[in-house]
Amino acid sequence: MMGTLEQQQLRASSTRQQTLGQYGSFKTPKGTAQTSLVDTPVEMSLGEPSGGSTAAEDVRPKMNGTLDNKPSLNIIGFSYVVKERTGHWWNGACFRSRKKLVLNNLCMTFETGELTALVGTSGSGKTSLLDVISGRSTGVTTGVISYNGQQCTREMMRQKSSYVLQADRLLPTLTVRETLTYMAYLKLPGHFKPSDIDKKVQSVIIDMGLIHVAESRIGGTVIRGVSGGEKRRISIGVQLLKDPDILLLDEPTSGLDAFTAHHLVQSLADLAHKGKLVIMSIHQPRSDIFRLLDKIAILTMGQLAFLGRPDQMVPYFTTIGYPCPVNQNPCDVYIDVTSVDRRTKKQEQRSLARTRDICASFFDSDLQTGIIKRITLGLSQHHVDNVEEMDAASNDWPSWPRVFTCLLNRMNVHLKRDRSAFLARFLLLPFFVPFILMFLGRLGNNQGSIQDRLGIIYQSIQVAPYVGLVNGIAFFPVLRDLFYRENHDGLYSTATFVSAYYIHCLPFNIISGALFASALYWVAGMNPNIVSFGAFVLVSIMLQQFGEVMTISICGFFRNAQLANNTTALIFSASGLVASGLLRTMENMPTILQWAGYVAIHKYVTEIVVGNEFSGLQFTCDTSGRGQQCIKTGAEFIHAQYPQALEHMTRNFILTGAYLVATLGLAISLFKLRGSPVLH
Ligand SMILES: Nc1ncnc2c1ncn2[C@@H]1O[C@H](COP(=O)(O)OP(=O)(O)OP(=O)(O)O)[C@@H](O)[C@H]1O
Repeated sequence: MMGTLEQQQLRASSTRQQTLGQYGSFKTPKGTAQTSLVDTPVEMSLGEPSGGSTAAEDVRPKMNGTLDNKPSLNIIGFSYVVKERTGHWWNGACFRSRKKLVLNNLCMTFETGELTALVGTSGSGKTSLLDVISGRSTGVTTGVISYNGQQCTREMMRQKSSYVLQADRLLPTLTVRETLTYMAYLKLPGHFKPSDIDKKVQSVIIDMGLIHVAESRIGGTVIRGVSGGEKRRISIGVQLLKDPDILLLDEPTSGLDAFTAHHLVQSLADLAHKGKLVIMSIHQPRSDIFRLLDKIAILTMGQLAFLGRPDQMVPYFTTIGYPCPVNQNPCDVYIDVTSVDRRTKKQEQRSLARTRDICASFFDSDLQTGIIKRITLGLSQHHVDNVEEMDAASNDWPSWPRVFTCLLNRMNVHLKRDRSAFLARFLLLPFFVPFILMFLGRLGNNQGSIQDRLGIIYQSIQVAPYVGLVNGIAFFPVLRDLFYRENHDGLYSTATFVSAYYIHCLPFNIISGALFASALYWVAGMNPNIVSFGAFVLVSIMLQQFGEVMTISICGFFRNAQLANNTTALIFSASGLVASGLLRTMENMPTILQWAGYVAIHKYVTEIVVGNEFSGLQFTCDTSGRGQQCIKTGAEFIHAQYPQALEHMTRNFILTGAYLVATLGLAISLFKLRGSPVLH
């Protein structure tokens, strides 16, 4: 048996050497035998792919089942190394990392018209392979990935491929049709008219078998919507809108029952046979799914243990000494054979040695040689210079106004559908009015009312940004997650998303700020001057908008919503305490806090509100016998406490407006600074 295997390996090696000579040298897995994937040097040099090989003709009959002369995706000598943080953060994990070889010297080819499944145990590198193909890798890569003879770039893959992530990221409030329609507006070229978009959406709904749920809400954890399998179909449908040449799917069947999983994979096989290149990762395909596959790749420890047609699997593994027991699913058997058993040291060593041998055998096999010949042939046949086509394709995006309007509409519909959230947006701030009034009552004109007025002012300038914070934390994170995903797909920029959110929340903040200010102002009996009232309304609106935009800025920096919440609350409290001068006069504060007060919005809004509230008021003197100084007019109070409030009124309004613009800039900058995480 071994003699035969060795002869085969020798024959395969010499054939491959001839073919690979054109690309460079590969190191065999046997040569780099290792007990762990950590810190393994990647030894490889790549030359320019050149012309075809006559040997490739031998391969064609072996690879039948593929569509000849169709574009193929080739992975040549590809390795992927990531930095893995070690230890806990308190031990400096942020600064200490080690290299981890996630994909090791892969050489694979995928053909248009085929459905390929990547299988292997958990951690074998399936998702990482899809990540690098789609241009989402976060580590260092070596080797070449080419499509249709051209080396793949991020922009090219963005144009040519679509990636269905493991988790469905959909807005639960939208219907299936709305979800697909908004995505179509974001993805399809600007020349698509609304009627074209409707047609496209309808055809995807039909193709994905979603017609019976087209008008149903997607639903989430609280409100029940479409089923898990239907959600997966929607996610796939979203990616099919732009008619990608390559469709990548990470665990599309995870969490689905056997029947739904079978139907889903059947749909993917149909898509592939209609002329798409489909690659999916899957944990343990059942035998009915196994039969639907055109090709199967088994990965283990980032290396290739097998790549070929399903009917080649059993004969191949039998020749290397692993026959498939009768009545067993070959896929289950060979995934088990290529798994590393880490239960005990002995079992780990034994299984590691076995998997290394299997990978080395595949590297030396006729199958691998055939793949390399196929790649060589593909490169020579499809090496077309379609740069112009790519340039044209890169302009194939919708216009900015269309994207902006679509995002705005989607945010509004999402919010409107959630009745309690929608009402809360209008009423949360006005709800504070009864509580403030319960404590402070109706204002009079005696000396005590001066303190009460200051109390109302303090409450209003603190509560408005706080409600902005609460709204931001409630509505923003789900939209942010969607943004991270869509931004990675290149659908729109950070500035577009943040500006759309800014405009989306503005009308709500205008209405609820005006309701709050009007109710509080007239019921509490504040200064009955109409200009003062207008200024109070304006300040309440601006503060609520400031609070919400500041919150989303912090959410751009801290991905943890709880942390963002606490940080923003701290900023607002500190700003109100230090800069308003309502709890402690500025002169009595340490110099550093006095300076800090100048950068806080509360300094300027307090001056506006105090100036407006006290100007023109008369107070009665009823403090005789208590030794307090009597303040007879509002002007006297302003002069004593906020001497420049009236003089700086216009300047303070301009500065408050500038804060609103600056927070928008801050939000965009913090999002850009932090970048979008790669979601899975
Ligand atoms: N950015 C990264 N940082 C650290 N480790 C990583 C990174 N990317 C991948 N890995 C590691 O590489 C290995 C392969 O991960 P990958 O997610 O590709 O496996 P998988 O086969 O898709 O597993 P599963 O089936 O469980 O999803 C894992 O051990 C993983 O921890």
